[in-house]
Amino acid sequence: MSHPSDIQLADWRSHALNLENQVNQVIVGQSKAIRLMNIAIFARGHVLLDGGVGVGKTTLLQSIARGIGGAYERIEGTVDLMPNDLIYHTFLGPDGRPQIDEGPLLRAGEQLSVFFFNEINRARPQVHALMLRVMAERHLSAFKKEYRMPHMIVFADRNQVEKNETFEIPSAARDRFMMEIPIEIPSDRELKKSLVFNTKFQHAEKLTQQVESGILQFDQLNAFSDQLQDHIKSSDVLEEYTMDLWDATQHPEKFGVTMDSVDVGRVIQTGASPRGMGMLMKAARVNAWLNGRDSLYPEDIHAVFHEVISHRLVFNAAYENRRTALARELTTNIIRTIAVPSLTFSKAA
Ligand SMILES: Nc1ncnc2c1ncn2[C@@H]1O[C@H](COP(=O)(O)OP(=O)(O)OP(=O)(O)O)[C@@H](O)[C@H]1O
Repeated sequence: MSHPSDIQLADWRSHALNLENQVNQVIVGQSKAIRLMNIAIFARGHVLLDGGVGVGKTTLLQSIARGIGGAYERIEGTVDLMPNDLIYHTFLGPDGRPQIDEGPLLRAGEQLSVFFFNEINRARPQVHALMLRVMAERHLSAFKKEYRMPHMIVFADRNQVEKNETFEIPSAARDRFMMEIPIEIPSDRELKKSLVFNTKFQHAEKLTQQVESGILQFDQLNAFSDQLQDHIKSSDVLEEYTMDLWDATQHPEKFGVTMDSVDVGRVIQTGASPRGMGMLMKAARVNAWLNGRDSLYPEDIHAVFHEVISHRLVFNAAYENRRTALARELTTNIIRTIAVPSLTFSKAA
């Protein structure tokens, strides 16, 4: 694999920060989520969004899609959605005869850069199965041909509030997503006030158009991402530290991790998977690069640990209904308890 030049690294980084900056101008109070989404885009990972309705998810994703270039598609999860609804839809043509058009997953072809699956847990497991396969393979056979969507990143939202008629994504499927990112209503009162009283926030389409289109070249992200991953160095000390973090997701009690309201030794059924740890390091490397470094520091792992690890932990049944709060407490306490090694890399300019 060829190494990216310093100029390439710096150029891409300034584009990445420009994207982040522009999206932060139109979606307010979400800078942490926007940074994490940027990391996922450069690490080429799919994302679960954890948030309520009307918190700006669609506007955020459309703005990001505009910035990275390529096409944006969205589908709503409903109980009667069938796998084929993603692939094609039928309608009566002007001559009164049935016609078939490509569905949201196929119609943009290789231009597809962002696919938003709203309320994925309202869709049936058959639909999840198709989606997960396409997420992993990024191609699909239909209409006697092979459709490729090599640049697609899936953002899927789970409606966490209404549980009627929902089909929760099983843990094996959640593991395919690189991160779960919370999208919360901003807590700052002045920001909240502007969301209510500043009329620009009631016009999502106009907001989205304020983001310059094609800040990144979406069809070059895969190649750059591979080079970037190879470029960032780690060290023995950092690798040993990472192994401890991994073991602690399975046996937190062995590392002296405690939790306030529960016996930490009984909470976890399964810790992070090897795939999850691989994704953790991918995301951490992107964080190092965004911070102008070419070596991994513990802070790079800390920056993404909760969002990459929490959704893949499997809790014992008695704790599953409190998973959001418990996962937050556990990941925070793992990072707090395990001694952080000091590293002596020289920071890149
Ligand atoms: N943090 C925010 N920054 C800017 N606009 C926001 C923010 N939160 C909400 N809005 C505004 O609220 C409106 C609804 O946002 P949007 O449709 O993107 O939400 P959503 O989370 O996708 O909703 P749903 O889940 O119902 O699809 C838009 O006009 C959007 O501009």
